[in-house]
Amino acid sequence: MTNIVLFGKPGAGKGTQAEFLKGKYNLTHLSTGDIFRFNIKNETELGKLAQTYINNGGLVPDEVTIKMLQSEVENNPDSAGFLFDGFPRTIAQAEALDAFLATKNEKITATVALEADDEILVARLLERGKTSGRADDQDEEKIRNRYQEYNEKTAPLIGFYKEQNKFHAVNGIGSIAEITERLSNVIDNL
Ligand SMILES: Nc1ncnc2c1ncn2[C@@H]1O[C@H](COP(=O)(O)OP(=O)(O)O)[C@@H](O)[C@H]1O
Repeated sequence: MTNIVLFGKPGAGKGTQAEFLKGKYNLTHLSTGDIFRFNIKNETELGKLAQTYINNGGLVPDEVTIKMLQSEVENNPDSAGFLFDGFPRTIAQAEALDAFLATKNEKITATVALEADDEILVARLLERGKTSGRADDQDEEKIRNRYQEYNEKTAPLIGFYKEQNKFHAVNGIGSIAEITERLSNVIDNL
């Protein structure tokens, strides 16, 4: 099984690239952001719980997110591998993911990060907010909050995966196709 974590700040292009990579490598794409948004739209219990955190640019509590992610993996027993997008976002999530995969004799193969400058990304998110309908993309203060959450809670994962020799970064600025190629070069050489 190949299990890839697609890593990057809000707006780095994870969802866009995941669309290409999942087909190319036959991976099951699990986007925690998409799953939360689906649940919010359908007004499920999970959606109601996650909504306030998401709309304010905060993170959904680990306990909720980890449980949800595990059930998504369990729901895909025949998968040839997973592409995790937006997960893990905290050290606790990363540790829970390792422990969970270990129970299946599986592990994370690699983490691939899309790198881009904060100011470029904030501008991208505000632009996306004009059409995405996402409340968390429309307000600069909420966007700044997401970067603060990233810096405090998610950035420490870089060290976590570097220690395991699993961290690979690519330049996230360029055309979509160029970036897919950079990511593919990393994945092909794993
Ligand atoms: N792993 C996670 N842990 C906690 N909250 C999450 C996680 N993944 C997504 N969320 C919530 O969903 C929001 C949107 O996620 P996503 O679409 O991945 O955002 P982005 O475009 O910022 O990368 C996050 O700001 C957060 O509130």
